[in-house]
Amino acid sequence: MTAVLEIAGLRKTYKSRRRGARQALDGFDMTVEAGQVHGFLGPNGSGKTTTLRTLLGLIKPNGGRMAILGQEVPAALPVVAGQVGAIVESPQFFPHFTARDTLSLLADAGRVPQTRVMEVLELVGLQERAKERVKTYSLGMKQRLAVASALLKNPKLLILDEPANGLDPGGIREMRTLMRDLAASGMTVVLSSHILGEIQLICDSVTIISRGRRVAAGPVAEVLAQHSGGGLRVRLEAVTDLPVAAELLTRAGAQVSTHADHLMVDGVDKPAAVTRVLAERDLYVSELAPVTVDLESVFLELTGTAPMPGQHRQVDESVVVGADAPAQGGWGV
Ligand SMILES: Nc1ncnc2c1ncn2[C@@H]1O[C@H](COP(=O)(O)OP(=O)(O)OP(=O)(O)O)[C@@H](O)[C@H]1O
Repeated sequence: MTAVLEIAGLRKTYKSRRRGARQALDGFDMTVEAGQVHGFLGPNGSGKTTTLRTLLGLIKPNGGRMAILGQEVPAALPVVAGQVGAIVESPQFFPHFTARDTLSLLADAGRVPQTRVMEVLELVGLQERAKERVKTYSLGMKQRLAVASALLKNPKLLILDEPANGLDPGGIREMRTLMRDLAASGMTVVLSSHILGEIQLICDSVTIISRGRRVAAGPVAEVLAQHSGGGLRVRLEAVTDLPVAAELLTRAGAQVSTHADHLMVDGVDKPAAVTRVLAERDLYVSELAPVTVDLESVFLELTGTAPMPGQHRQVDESVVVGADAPAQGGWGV
C-alpha cells in the first residue's frame, strides 16, 4: 500500500501572553494508506484540528515532517493543493444562492469546468435540490454541499473535520454512505469525529490521538483486537462450582475474576484450554465467549491514560512492545 498522508514527530506549541505556552502536538505521528477511509479520533482539545490545520499550511508547526501524496508539505503545498479537498472549518455559504450557483461560483474561482458542478451534486445526492436556495437546506444538506465543494477538483485526498457534527441519525447515515462511495471510487478520506460507533462502521483504519500524541493506530479490527486482551466469559452448569473453577484456572496461570454467575478469564492463549482444565476435574462449561470490545471502550481506555512526558516514542508502540513480551503462566500451545 502507498501512504497518501504521512506525519512524523509533529510538534506545535501555541503561545499567548495571557495563557502562556500550550503544547498542542507533542511529536505526533500518523500514516494514512491510499483508498482508505481513515478515522482521526481524539477527545476535545487533543490536537485534531491543530494537526489538520498544520497539514493544510494554515498554521506553522514547531517541528516534525509531513508529506501528502509523497510530497513534503508545506513546501509542496502549491503542487499538491489541487489534489486535496478539505473542510476544516464550517464553510459559510450565501443563503440566497442555490446549491448550483454556489458551486458554480467556486468552480470558476478554482478553474474547474462547470460540468463538474452537476457531477458533484449527484455524488452527494443533492442533484434534485440543486436549484433551491441554501437557506432552505437542512444541516445535513448543508454538510453535503460542503463536501460537494471539496470534491469539485476531484481530489485524491479528502479531509473532513467532524463531518457528522450536529447531524441527526438519517444525516449521519447519508454521510456514511457518501464516505464509503467516495472510498470505493478510489479516494482516500480522512475524517475526524467524536462519534465512535460511526467511525467503527465507516472506517477501515484509525489513528487515536490524546494530548498531542498518537495512542493507537491501524486497521479498526486490529486496534480492537490489540485491546480486547483475549478475555473470556465463562459460565458453568452449576454456579456453585465457580470458586473451584476460578482456583483451578488461576493455578494454571490465567487471571480470573469471579462474578455472580460467571468468571472473567484473561491471559489464555486458546479458549479450549479453559474447557480442558475444567473438564479434567469434572467441571463442565455451559458458555465460553470472547469478550468483545468496541472502539468507544478502547478510546476511553487509551485517552484516559496520559502519555509519558519526554518520551518520544508514540504511546501505542509502547503497547506493542508490551504485547510481544513472553506470555506469563502455563497456557502455552
Ligand atoms: N489558536 C490557539 N491558541 C492557543 N491554544 C490553542 C489554539 N488552538 C488550539 N489551542 C489549544 O491546543 C490544544 C489542541 O486543540 P485542538 O483544537 O487542536 O484540539 P481538537 O482535538 O481539535 O479539539 P476539539 O475536538 O475540541 O475540536 C487545546 O489545548 C487547545 O486549547
